[in-house]
Amino acid sequence: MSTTEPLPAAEAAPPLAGVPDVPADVLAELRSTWLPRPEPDSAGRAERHRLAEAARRLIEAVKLVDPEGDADALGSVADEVSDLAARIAALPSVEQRTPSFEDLQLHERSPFVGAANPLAPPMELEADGPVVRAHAVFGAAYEGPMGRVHGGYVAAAFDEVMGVAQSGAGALGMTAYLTVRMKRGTPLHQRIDYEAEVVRVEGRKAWVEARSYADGVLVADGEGLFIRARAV
Ligand SMILES: CCCCCCCC(=O)SCCNC(=O)CCNC(=O)[C@H](O)C(C)(C)COP(=O)(O)OP(=O)(O)OC[C@H]1O[C@@H](n2cnc3c(N)ncnc32)[C@H](O)[C@@H]1OP(=O)(O)O
Repeated sequence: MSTTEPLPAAEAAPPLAGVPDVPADVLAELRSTWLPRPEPDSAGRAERHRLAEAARRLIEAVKLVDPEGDADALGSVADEVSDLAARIAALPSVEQRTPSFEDLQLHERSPFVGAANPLAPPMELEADGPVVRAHAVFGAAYEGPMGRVHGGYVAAAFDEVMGVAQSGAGALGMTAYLTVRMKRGTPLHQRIDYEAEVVRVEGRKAWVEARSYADGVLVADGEGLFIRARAV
């Protein structure tokens, strides 16, 4: 399914109380920490992204390797990976300098969309007006019940997508609560589509609703409250 095609409608259309008509340039500015993900701004950052991608494959391979296989081979790769981790840790760390603007962006560091974060599937984001769409494929490392994504990751993915969608309130806040109804298991190893948008705004509070789909079938939906900081 292309993310440019509308997903099936929610069962009940929510009232859009107080939701402002946020200009496209304001939405784009608010979302710019997440998307679009730019080309790396240096050779070092490009290599860091390549390292993160290799680490994702490493995590998947470690999760799946058979303990009943060759114990000596496992011990040997455990030593090598341990040495490699020590080599990487000995390289200069971003925490040893003042972070650049680019270092701070969520498209760089987020555990869901961050190109430099090996924990990120990574999720891909698209935004079209107030509606935010996303998709991700969760590998074996995210498994809870057999063949399905762990519920904590199901909810965390909603937080990320809703976090971007709260831009539809014209400002960004922090998640105050998040409720996710898991209607079916979220399958591993296949594309999961998300959509989210603001449905209500009152002062500093914005309520966001979101849904996720596997192969066009609703697997979870939820709502969250985002509260922006008091003006100082
Ligand atoms: C770059 C942007 C990144 C955005 C990422 C968004 C996704 C995220 O993952 S954010 C990280 C996870 N969330 C957090 O860490 C948030 C932790 N909590 C906090 O920081 C604060 O409690 C915060 C900001 C949510 C609210 O604090 P504060 O502004 O002081 O709230 P406060 O003034 O007490 O209350 C304001 C209103 O919200 C209500 N409220 C506050 N917290 C909650 C809550 N958890 N649930 C329901 N209502 C709440 C209050 O009752 C009050 O309502 P009313 O105005 O009607 O009386």
